[in-house]
Amino acid sequence: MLLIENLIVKIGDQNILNNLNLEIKKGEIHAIMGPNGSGKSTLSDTLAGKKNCIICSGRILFKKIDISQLNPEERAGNGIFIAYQYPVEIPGISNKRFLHASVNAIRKYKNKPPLDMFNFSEIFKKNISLLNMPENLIHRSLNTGFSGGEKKRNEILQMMMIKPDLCILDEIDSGLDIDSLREITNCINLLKSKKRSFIIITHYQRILNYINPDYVHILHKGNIIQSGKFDLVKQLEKHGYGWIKK
Ligand SMILES: Nc1ncnc2c1ncn2[C@@H]1O[C@H](COP(=O)(O)OP(=O)(O)OP(=O)(O)O)[C@@H](O)[C@H]1O
Repeated sequence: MLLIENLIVKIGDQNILNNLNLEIKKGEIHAIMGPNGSGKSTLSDTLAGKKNCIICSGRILFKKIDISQLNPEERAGNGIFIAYQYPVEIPGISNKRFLHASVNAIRKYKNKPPLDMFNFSEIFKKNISLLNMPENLIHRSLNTGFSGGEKKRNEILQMMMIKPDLCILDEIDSGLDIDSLREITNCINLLKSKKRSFIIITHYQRILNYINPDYVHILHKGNIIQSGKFDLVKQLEKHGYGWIKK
């Protein structure tokens, strides 16, 4: 599904990702952990196609196609979804209308007919109920004035509506209360499938207890310095990053 080879990415004049290699097969769930500033969000921004992440060398193959030159909309159309650490607020655009437009933009990219508001609303209602999302958030402007946890829930709602092939969740657990984390991870687990892959960026074991990743990677100074199974998370919780950086 995703193959990253020898990726070097710059922001400004500084190398942030340094010769990064990662392979994610269909249906796999990979967790990426690492100290603050190690490059985790830069990796998700690079996959999203953010302009300030300049690819100096290496390649990113998604479904065997090099996506390095594709713009963010084309990448989303191809099936990449990012739940951002800091979702943007857009005053004046209703949350529901924004989602309707996003879903139809992706359907258009896949040569599928648009969903009319009636059919969209049917799926929307089902997902809102699964997420236990308060009704008032749906009609408000996109993320505007939402609490941190509400924004995260809204990112998951988008993911449930779009049903992407590769879901990248950047610190989706930060700022969530205990019940919200359980509800959100239940919904993430409902989306697990043999055809869909996940990258879960996190600092904490708790979310991974619910999601149970297949692989765990540690990013340090823009490079994956260790990969393993769930045991690696337990070691990190116990000992921090000091032992691994040496
Ligand atoms: N726009 C920018 N201009 C300059 N440096 C940047 C910019 N964006 C990111 N960086 C730097 O890139 C490095 C990696 O940042 P990044 O946000 O990817 O780290 P992270 O691993 O996600 O950190 P955290 O765990 O704190 O969220 C940091 O040193 C950061 O200061």
